[in-house]
Amino acid sequence: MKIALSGYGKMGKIIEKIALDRKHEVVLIIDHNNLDDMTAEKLKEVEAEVVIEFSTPHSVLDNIQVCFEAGVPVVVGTTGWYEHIDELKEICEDTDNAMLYASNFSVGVNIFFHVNKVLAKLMNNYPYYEVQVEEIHHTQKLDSPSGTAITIAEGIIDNLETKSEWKNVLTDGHDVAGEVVKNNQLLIESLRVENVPGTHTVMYDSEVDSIEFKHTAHNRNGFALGAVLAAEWLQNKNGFYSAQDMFRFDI
Ligand SMILES: NC(=O)C1=CN([C@@H]2O[C@H](COP(=O)(O)OP(=O)(O)OC[C@H]3O[C@@H](n4cnc5c(N)ncnc54)[C@H](O)[C@@H]3O)[C@@H](O)[C@H]2O)C=CC1
Ligand SMILES: O=C(O)C1=N[C@H](C(=O)O)C[C@H](O)C1
Repeated sequence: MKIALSGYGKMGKIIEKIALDRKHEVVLIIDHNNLDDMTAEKLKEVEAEVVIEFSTPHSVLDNIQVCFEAGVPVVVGTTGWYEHIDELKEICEDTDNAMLYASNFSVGVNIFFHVNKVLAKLMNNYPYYEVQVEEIHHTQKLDSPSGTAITIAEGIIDNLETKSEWKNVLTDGHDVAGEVVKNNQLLIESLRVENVPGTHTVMYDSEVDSIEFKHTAHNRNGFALGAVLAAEWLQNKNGFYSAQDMFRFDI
């Protein structure tokens, strides 16, 4: 496949390597030094068959728009724009465009997302456990909470009767016990620590014990491989998809 990369930072560079290993061609790389090349004309000129977008929360929406203008399917990993997701779903549904967004492309996290929902449903039977989400990422991260933490929180809110919205607190490790969190709110605590690729924990705590469900990324390779697999999967499809559409959860 002829792949264009939008964003050539920590993720873009690993995605390029994996794409080349899988015998794809990288026909265009957009980064801060050549932003003028992110046009529908340029995508057509290089005959891009898919764009893989890992840039910044600030630039992602404009870049997706360019992909739509060019009619090129787009795989989006950039986080921090979640409030616009319904608009993009509508655009995809009303047009022939194809887009796949995942807050996290790793297989392990997508298994985690699925089990998280099952666990939340089960915990309706045990209301004396209080639930909380914690995410830890490197200090360059621009958004909080992480996109992955939002997906986890939505999975809990959709399945646990006591929670109807989430509240984020970005801490430097200070105790969150003093934070005002309403009973219906699910607390997402965000911590920023040097060099952490991404760690997410769901905690159910009672007076007598705690249950912790945790995913730890050891590096960024799983995210990057998942994004390339998504680009392959998206070929010849129209509409809006998530990574959950790619994976199988039947047992
Ligand atoms: N969905 C997933 O599995 C994952 C998502 N992410 C997300 O991907 C995004 C990128 O992450 P990193 O590569 O770690 O960040 P990074 O900061 O290392 O790279 C971002 C790159 O985008 C470039 N950029 C700036 N403006 C741009 C524009 N207008 N168009 C294209 N590129 C532009 C920057 O120059 C930079 O090189 C973040 O939002 C992060 O949260 C990161 C890892 C996994
Ligand atoms: O910015 C990152 O690094 C990551 N971002 C994604 C997120 O916001 O969930 C995925 C992963 O955790 C790494």
